[in-house]
Amino acid sequence: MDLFEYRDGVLHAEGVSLTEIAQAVGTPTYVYAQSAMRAEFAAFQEAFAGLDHLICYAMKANSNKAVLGSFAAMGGGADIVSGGELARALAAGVPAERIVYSGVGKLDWELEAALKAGILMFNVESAQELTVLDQIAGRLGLKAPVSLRVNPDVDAKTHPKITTGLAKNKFGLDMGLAFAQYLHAARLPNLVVKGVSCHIGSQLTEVAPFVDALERLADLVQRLRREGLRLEIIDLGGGIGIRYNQETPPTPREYAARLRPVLEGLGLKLVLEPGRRLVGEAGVLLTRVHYAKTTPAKHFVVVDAAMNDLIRPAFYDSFHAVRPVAQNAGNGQRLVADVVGGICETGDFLVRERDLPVLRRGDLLAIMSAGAYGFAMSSQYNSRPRAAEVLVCGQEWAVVRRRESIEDLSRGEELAPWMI
Ligand SMILES: Cc1ncc(COP(=O)(O)O)c(C=O)c1O
Ligand SMILES: N[C@@H](CCCC[NH3+])C(=O)O
Repeated sequence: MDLFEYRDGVLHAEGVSLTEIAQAVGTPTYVYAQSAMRAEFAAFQEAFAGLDHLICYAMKANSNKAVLGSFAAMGGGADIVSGGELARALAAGVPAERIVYSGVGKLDWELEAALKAGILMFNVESAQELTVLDQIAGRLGLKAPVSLRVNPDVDAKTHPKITTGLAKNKFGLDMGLAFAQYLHAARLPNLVVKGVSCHIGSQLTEVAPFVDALERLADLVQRLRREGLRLEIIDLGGGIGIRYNQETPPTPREYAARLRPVLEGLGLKLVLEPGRRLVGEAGVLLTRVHYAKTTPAKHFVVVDAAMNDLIRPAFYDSFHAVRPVAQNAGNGQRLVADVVGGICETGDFLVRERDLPVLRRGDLLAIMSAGAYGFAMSSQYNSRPRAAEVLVCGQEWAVVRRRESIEDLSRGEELAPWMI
């Protein structure tokens, strides 16, 4: 069954009509299908069954608490990258001992909060971070569980803006330097060396770069063991891609099958940090056509969503499929058009030069595969309130984040008399 399919001529998310949601909540609105997210999570668990493993959802992809809570209830943990994410993960019911903390720029207060919470592991990304973490842990009378995020220098063959495992990227510790840093970390009094980690990039559609990275990490683990270090965890990060257009990313089962032979020989607990894969295809951005506009050069469909709601096309030139909510939109007539928002930027587009039904004011569109890095990367640019978020489960649905109001736009701002 298609996740989003037409019933009686109307696009549905699971058992719920998108027209019904748009009428009740307005647009633009993100709609997430919970069963699809759960099914993806379960696919990872099944693929790695029999191996000691923990799926730490990379919550940067979609940090709605209802989404986080859904994975936590299935035994999932979280990969966090900030103190804000730590707070949200804990509030959504993710146990601290299932949280790993990545990122090149962890601030002192963030390290302190995560230490006090008792997270599973800090994926440390620089020599200086080791020193700072050791000092903070010492001051608090705590021991910090660490892995070093190494940069295995493999080509993830993905968009240049989302590759992270190349030597020239800012992420992780150089593979050649990591060995010495491990020996140094093992001597620091307030650190406990727990594991090794990496994350090579996002939206990968091949397994080979993951296998490459795993083999390099496995080699490092063996060398460290010979030095007497007792490692318990190997964290391979996230990065498995989804289908936006014609891509054929590996399934969790195919991914697991290729990694298993190396993992089984290592005897370590496996941590994975999938983000996009768990939520991306399960979400759409629901938007309404506001104007249809034709210039001498082009046709434009101006909708009520814009780059502040979904920045991926503007930022990465990324492709999102678009489907009319009414199956018979355009009554068979088609034309090639750009779907754009109302923001004052030429780069404000959702879809470019796409063959579409002829769309009219009031028509509803679903921008597909928008569950990951959609709302999470949204902003209030042009003073536009952020969209609502809705979670669907079977025939049920609920608003899991209300649309921002005009008042929300000015919250926290202060004007003193001398300013005006
Ligand atoms: C450290 C880390 N882990 C996990 C992820 C999740 O990546 P993805 O959404 O591609 O699975 C990212 C983002 O690329 C990341 O930086
Ligand atoms: N935000 C990106 C991917 C970056 C992943 C985070 N490290 C996207 O929309 O595809």
